[in-house]
Amino acid sequence: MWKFSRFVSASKLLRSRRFSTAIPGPCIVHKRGADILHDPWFNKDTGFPLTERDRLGLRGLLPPRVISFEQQYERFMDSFRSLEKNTHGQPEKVVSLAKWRILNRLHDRNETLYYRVLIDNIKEFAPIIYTPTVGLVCQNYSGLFRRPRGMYFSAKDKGEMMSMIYNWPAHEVDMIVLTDGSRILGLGDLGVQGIGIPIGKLDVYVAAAGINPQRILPVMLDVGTNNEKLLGDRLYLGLRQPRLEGEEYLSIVDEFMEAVHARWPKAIVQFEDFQMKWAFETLERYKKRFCMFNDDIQGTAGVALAGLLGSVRSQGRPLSDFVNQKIVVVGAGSAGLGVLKMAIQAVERISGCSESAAKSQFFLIDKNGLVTTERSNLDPAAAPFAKNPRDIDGLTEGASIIEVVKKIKPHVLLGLSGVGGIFNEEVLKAMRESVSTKPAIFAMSNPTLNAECTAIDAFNHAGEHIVFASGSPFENVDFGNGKVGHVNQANNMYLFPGIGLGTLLSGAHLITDGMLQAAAERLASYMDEEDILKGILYPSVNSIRDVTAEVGAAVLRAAVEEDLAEGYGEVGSRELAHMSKEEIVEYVRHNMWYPVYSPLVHEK
Ligand SMILES: NC(=O)c1ccc[n+]([C@@H]2O[C@H](COP(=O)([O-])OP(=O)(O)OC[C@H]3O[C@@H](n4cnc5c(N)ncnc54)[C@H](O)[C@@H]3O)[C@@H](O)[C@H]2O)c1
Ligand SMILES: O=C(O)C[C@H](O)C(=O)O
Ligand SMILES: [Mg+2]
Repeated sequence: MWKFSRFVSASKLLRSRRFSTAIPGPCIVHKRGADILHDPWFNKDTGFPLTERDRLGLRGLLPPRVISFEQQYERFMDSFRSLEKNTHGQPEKVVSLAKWRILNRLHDRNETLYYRVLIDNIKEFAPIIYTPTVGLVCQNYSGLFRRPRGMYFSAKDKGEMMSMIYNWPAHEVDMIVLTDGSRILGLGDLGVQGIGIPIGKLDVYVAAAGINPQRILPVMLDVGTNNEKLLGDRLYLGLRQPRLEGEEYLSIVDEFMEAVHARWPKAIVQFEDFQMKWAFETLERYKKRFCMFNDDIQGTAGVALAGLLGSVRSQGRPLSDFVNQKIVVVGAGSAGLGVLKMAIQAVERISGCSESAAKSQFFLIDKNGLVTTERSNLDPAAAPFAKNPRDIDGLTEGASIIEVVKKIKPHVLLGLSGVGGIFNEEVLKAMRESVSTKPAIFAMSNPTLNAECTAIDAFNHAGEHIVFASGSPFENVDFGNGKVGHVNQANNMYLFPGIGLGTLLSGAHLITDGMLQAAAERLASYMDEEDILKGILYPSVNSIRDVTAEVGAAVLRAAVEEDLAEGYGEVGSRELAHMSKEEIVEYVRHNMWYPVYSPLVHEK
């Protein structure tokens, strides 16, 4: 009896939410007049209806004509298209930064319109506000800086963070993306300029997961930089000191995490672009204390695993064949090691074999070549994946990529090295000898110039039959014979929004391996057989909201199964536990924020 009434109340809730997206509910503002026009959360520019202008003291502060949301949207897109025309033929860098600037100006002025154009044109705009242009923006941040966005905590703020966190104007925060700028994409240490990454990731959260932009917070933890060029740059905006190390460093991160937890105990913190040693150490330190995850280790692992499983299916083979795939991973950093760990666990689950048997098909290469147990000062993080020289068929410690590929003839060559072009012509040609009918090449490093190879080179040298994926977007490759080589984007953007949203709606206070695994499995099963056989392993970026709803639902379900779901808002743990699989997907979907102008109601 009780169960039934709970179930009904959950579906009622879903229905009421569906209505609420059709007629936007009012939005309470505590300001009036010009202050509203200068607040991008509430500003509607010329879109304020006359009655609202009266109510909010805006009459006379705007030209008299009221322009509809649709007209504003068209006007922006017209400006964007003319900018494209006017910059035609100019260097790519100039064009990309010009496009970023026009979008950024809109972001600073009117968030509702900004997120609507972003959602509707996500495939076109993601490469501007996210990877790869975001890398260029970070490199030029101090020169591009006009207005702050997010929060900046520096080593000089030690002892002050608990009070500083209250300087953030929003009462509620759901999602935080945090970086210390120490490994920005494949571009290295960019110090305070790395703030562009949390901003870009959170834009993807809003666009893909429908996290309310009033509840997001990008954060830069500035503990100095070891980038000599930045330290010598008079316009550099960060602390001009070498990076803190050891306990001094950790005490800053601890203080930040405690301050966040004190003000918003349920906020999720995504660690992003930390150099490897701190990426691993902070994950171990906080994963059982705070609701957090490391996207480069855990998000990337899930996306890569989905791609690896897809590459098995693309050969027309059953998933159980994953255990026989020979996989060479180039890059033993936070991303590469995260991928190896998750992929090996998947082999164990699929085949029921032991960990050491599961590892036998994986080969790890770093900047010193093939990683074996013979290496002197072997990195402890890479040690579990080091090969015993007896098991590598005559290969030796430090063997090069070409030596390994020629000897092993792998099914998959996966790069997370940050080094552009290391899958050179010789390496790619060697992949023609792969034992797979559809060899897979994953050039996952970002941004574009750091990709291990380009799409054109991969198809040209390794053959038209390969499966190709890259971290940054490339155009599909036209073979000129009526056929096209499909380019997949293997980027953690397919997972992190769903991990965040599913965790948020579950109300879990931790993010477990089970929740992350559920996310990866849902992404892996998203594509149908027909597409997979054509080499399409990941959905189009245009479907990112749908993918995120499915991934989010899988994460939420896993949290329920692990008894971690405490509920969110009016929906408690019991309602969640009694929702069907389909209802959970619906529930997640209908909790996604969508940009529309809500009536503003002033309250003192
Ligand atoms: N596509 C995605 O979703 C995604 C996700 C995370 C990271 N990445 C990208 O992966 C790259 C690496 O990230 P990370 O966090 O692991 O970095 P990291 O600095 O922790 O690790 C880099 C690794 O590459 C190795 N390496 C360097 N030069 C090499 C060479 N010449 N040959 C072979 N190995 C070499 C290093 O030894 C190190 O093990 C970056 O470009 C990052 O942008 C992509
Ligand atoms: O930011 C990205 O595009 C993916 C990933 O998090 C990276 O660090 O490269
Ligand atoms: Mg990253």
